[in-house]
Amino acid sequence: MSNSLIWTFLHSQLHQTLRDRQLLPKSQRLLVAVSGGQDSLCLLKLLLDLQPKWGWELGVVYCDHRWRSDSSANGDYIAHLAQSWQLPFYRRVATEIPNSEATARQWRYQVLAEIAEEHHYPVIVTGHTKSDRAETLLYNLIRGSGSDGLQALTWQRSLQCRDVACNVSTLQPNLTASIQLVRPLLEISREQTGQFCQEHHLKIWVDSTNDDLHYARNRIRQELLPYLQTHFNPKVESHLAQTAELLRAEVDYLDSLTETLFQQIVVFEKESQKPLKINRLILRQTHEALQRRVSRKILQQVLSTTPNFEQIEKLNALISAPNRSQTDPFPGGVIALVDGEWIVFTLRSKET
Ligand SMILES: Nc1ncnc2c1ncn2[C@@H]1O[C@H](COP(=O)(O)OP(=O)(O)OP(=O)(O)O)[C@@H](O)[C@H]1O
Repeated sequence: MSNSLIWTFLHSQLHQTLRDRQLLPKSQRLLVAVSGGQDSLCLLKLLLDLQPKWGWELGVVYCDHRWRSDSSANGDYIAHLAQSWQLPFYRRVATEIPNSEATARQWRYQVLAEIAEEHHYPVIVTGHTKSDRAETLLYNLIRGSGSDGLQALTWQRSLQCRDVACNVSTLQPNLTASIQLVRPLLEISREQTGQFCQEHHLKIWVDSTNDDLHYARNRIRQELLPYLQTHFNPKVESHLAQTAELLRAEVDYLDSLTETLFQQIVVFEKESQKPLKINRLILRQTHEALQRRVSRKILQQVLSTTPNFEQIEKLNALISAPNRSQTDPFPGGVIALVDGEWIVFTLRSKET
């Protein structure tokens, strides 16, 4: 397929977004994650067309989950596309077919990170759109997420261990430390990417699993959002995406306050570098929103896992509880107890 250039509104919009948000530095090596669907094909073509202005070195990666009988042909199609655009192409095929969406995602991010590391791409770019953002916000709202989940897909973030199955022994530690995941299409809707592919005669590889209404994601996309559009607000998708964007900035701000407070109140255990005790007098003077966030961060480090709402509330109750009050044990046997101005973490066995 030749790379004829028709400059469109989306080219200008993406160029402007990249400048305003400084998402993709000039001359960077970018690994573009392409599934063959309309969003990632649109992304790839846009980046290719903008490439002379920005001087990037682009590479294309496809992860074959082996979920569909045509997944290999799907990969061949992307390989062919990359070749005709003279771009390096990388493909990884799952040795075991993932048994759930979550496992497939985890495997995919692991593979993306490994290939990026191996071929020296500090940035992975994906085709998530404004529509994905609206759907993710709804999905997370229904599941009961706090504001962190409702910011729904941020413009960029580091690929963390939680994305890439840290327990997989083949994964080197620090593998993902410096790899950024960037989603530059968050202001562009799925309708626009579809139209773009049509205008540029880009053949879309249709993913038959997108029609499977067993998946909550697909029901939100195909049933809930159209219903909301028809019966509540035709612009619901844009409004939800805007809400996610507002929350992103607010979460960012709260995160920075949380970090400052965390550094002020936590005393660390020398050997493990885990929180040993926290100053509850300082904590008592802060807003409950910050108390919750800092408690969550502390528990995350103490328990080495993400704490749930009840566990955070249990710790927060100690902020103004009488001296010698304590929690019942958290998983792993750690308890928190009040000692004057401090809340101390200790193993239950030491106390009994
Ligand atoms: N099999 C794949 N190979 C390479 N990239 C992919 C693949 N599937 C998805 N992607 C990338 O991820 C983007 C989002 O895809 P999709 O919405 O299907 O994934 P998701 O699982 O809903 O998202 P997330 O991984 O963030 O949860 C695509 O635009 C593409 O850039």
